[in-house]
Amino acid sequence: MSVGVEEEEAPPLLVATGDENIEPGSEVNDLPIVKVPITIITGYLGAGKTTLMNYILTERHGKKIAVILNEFGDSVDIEKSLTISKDGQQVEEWLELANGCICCSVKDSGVAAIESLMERRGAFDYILLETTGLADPGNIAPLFWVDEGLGSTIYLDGIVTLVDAKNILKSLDEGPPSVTPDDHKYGDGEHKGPELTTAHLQISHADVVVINKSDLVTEDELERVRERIQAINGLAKLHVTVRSQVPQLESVLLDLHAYDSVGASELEFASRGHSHLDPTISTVTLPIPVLEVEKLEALDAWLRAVLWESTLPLATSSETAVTSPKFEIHRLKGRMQLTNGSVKLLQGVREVFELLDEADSSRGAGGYRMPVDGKIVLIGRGLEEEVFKESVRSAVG
Ligand SMILES: Nc1nc2c(ncn2[C@@H]2O[C@H](COP(=O)(O)OP(=O)(O)OP(=O)(O)O)[C@@H](O)[C@H]2O)c(=O)[nH]1
Ligand SMILES: [Zn+2]
Repeated sequence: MSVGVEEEEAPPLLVATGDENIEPGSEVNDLPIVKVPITIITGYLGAGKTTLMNYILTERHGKKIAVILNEFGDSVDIEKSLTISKDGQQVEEWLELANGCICCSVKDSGVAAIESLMERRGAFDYILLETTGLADPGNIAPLFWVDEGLGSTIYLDGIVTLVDAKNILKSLDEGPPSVTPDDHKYGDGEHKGPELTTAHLQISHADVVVINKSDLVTEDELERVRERIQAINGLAKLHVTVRSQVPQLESVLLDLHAYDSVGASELEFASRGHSHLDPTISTVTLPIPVLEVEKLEALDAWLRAVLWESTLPLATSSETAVTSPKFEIHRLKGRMQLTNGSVKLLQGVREVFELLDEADSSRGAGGYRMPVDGKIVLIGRGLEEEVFKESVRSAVG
């Protein structure tokens, strides 16, 4: 079967009527709304992505998983092939995308193509998108995330990055430099200093990093790899594997909800690494005081200035926004405690961010929580921690 995407994309189907918080599986106007999670699997050439896919597809997990391979280049014959697996049985399908390049051409039609496929084949329980070894996940993630609330049947569950324990340090130190033609802010030669490599981009955007091929390195080498990755991305959970055999697949790789939940403990540990181990990308944590509700406006304005305009507002320097030495932010998460007892969550990839209410913030012991200071964790390039801290303090303090 071939899924054509040449037709004009139909406008998004709006199914929500009045109720913004539709639970997966609930029904509105007799339309079943089942949001299917999509996990993006990225990783450098030869890191073990295909090995991981095969492992996932042969494990018994009771899920009907659609795997979309976005390989192009020398493996032309299998490019754009799509595999459906149920209980180990695999059926090859073909998903024809306009030009095979998921990071640019799939922008709209990719989501539409997947949705149309689901309509014809019945919904999958899960979608895995394996990107080419050179893909920049920061270009792909927003495509599946920003559709939220528009009636999309897909939601981004998380990004998993595989690294080759034996080669990753070399890839980080020696490139090749990332190529992101669509967005020159991320990865072109504008920055002085150490090169931003594709390996950096894949790690900085990851929710989980699988350090594979651990059989090929010593304990010491493994420890250095671990420290380096943690310094780049303090939010990512790390797992060490041989042949991509991730234990407890379901809790470790799938159903992460990495884009709709923000746990207090994940932020707590985000900056535990040595933040200067990598010269290019680092993770910084900004403390945020318990906020009055009215301050959320100011926080939102600060985020817009930082993420959309790449400026760091500083009230202390005569009310003018400081165009800070070039920085770029790849990923951010935060939890803000409000004086009224509720909690605001912050999620972001590149320019896209969202401030949302924590679903269960009224729960807890007797509906009351000890007010604890909030935190924003940023992962990116050229992040001078003290300058960022001062800027956000001046905005919301
Ligand atoms: N020694 C060792 N070899 C591994 C391990 N995992 C995978 N391999 C081998 O490494 C090679 C590359 O693995 P793949 O799974 O094809 O890697 P990939 O990321 O899909 O590669 P591309 O599709 O080329 O980007 C294969 O020959 C695998 O058998 C591991 O843990 N240890
Ligand atoms: Zn592209």
